[in-house]
Amino acid sequence: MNQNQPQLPKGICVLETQVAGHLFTNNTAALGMLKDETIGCVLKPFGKPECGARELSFYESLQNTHDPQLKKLQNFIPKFYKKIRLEVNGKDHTFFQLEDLTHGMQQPCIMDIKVGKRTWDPLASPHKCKVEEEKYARCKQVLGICLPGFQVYTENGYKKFDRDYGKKLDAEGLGEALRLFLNAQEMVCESLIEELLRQLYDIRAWFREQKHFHFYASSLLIAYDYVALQKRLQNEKCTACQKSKQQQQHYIPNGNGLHICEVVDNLDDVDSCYPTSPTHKAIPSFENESLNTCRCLERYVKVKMIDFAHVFPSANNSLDMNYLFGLESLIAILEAMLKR
Ligand SMILES: Nc1ncnc2c1ncn2[C@@H]1O[C@H](COP(=O)(O)OP(=O)(O)OP(=O)(O)O)[C@@H](O)[C@H]1O
Ligand SMILES: O=P(O)(O)O[C@@H]1[C@H](O)[C@H](O)[C@@H](OP(=O)(O)O)[C@H](OP(=O)(O)O)[C@H]1O
Repeated sequence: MNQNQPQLPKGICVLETQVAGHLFTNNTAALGMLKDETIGCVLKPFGKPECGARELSFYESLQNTHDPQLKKLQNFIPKFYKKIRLEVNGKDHTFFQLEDLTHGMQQPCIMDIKVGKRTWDPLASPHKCKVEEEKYARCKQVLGICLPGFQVYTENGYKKFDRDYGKKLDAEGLGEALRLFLNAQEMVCESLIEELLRQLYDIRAWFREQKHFHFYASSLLIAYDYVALQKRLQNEKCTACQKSKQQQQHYIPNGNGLHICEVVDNLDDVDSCYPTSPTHKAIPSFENESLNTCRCLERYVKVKMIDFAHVFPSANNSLDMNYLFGLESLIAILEAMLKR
């Protein structure tokens, strides 16, 4: 048996698109992420008992909630279906069955961004605090985010970068990694970045209000489909966007000769869009105005929060400033890309 290819039940395979986190290794006791091909979901091992229990309690606390703020959070995380037992390498293990955030993507570009300067929880030992503080320090201490891994498809093919790459990055290096990940080294794909920002603004708005939880060592998973994006950008007509009675859509060339779909409230606005609204100028109003980008982008551009093994109730009813700081940095880097 190849030790990295564990013995798995029929229909279950290793999640080849896993970019970070615990992996299957030569040690048969180590478990990584799996995929259930029959129903298109991913399976996350429970991990250390206390981590699994916390993550389960987090997901369960959201499942039956009537709290409007917690209901909102459901939009920012993968769907949790149930916990299941699976036999791996001849032993029974517990897994979370979760929505596959890359489902339907032909060439998924995936980045795991760990959020927060502080990546240890209130119960961490002094040793764990020290180890965590020293990891990814040049990047994490400045930006409050770090990069445990990503994969990207480019015109030159597929590339994967692991935690060892991420640990060498400083703040500037993280910006370069993001540009590589977004295929934005020469030409910035504005509609992709705008859609990421739109989703990040929603998450930020939630964090600016919520005092339920503090998220330690949690990540933002960014995923987009390289194939769909190429098609989308080359296609002058976005067939997924149908004209509605209230709103009319127009395809407006952006600075790259690509086309993005903008939604405007009435046809009279279109002329004024041409000379005065290159897409990046629309950015500052994203949060407050209803719909600047085409909603169909959501299907192949996703930003979701993952990894809740170290989520704790907010001890003193305070905002999660640790998470917010990292989130603001990520948003600032993406906004700066549009202004270049
Ligand atoms: N819902 C999901 N859909 C698709 N891929 C996912 C999903 N959840 C996790 N992944 C993949 O698995 C990786 C690890 O996920 P996660 O961070 O939850 O695991 P972990 O082992 O707890 O990580 P860590 O070692 O940072 O604690 C992610 O980087 C991503 O590649
Ligand atoms: O960034 P890296 O180098 O991948 O480091 C891992 C990362 O901090 C994980 O969050 C952590 O798992 P926990 O969240 O479960 O603590 C794991 O600890 P572990 O090796 O003790 O599992 C670390 O090794």
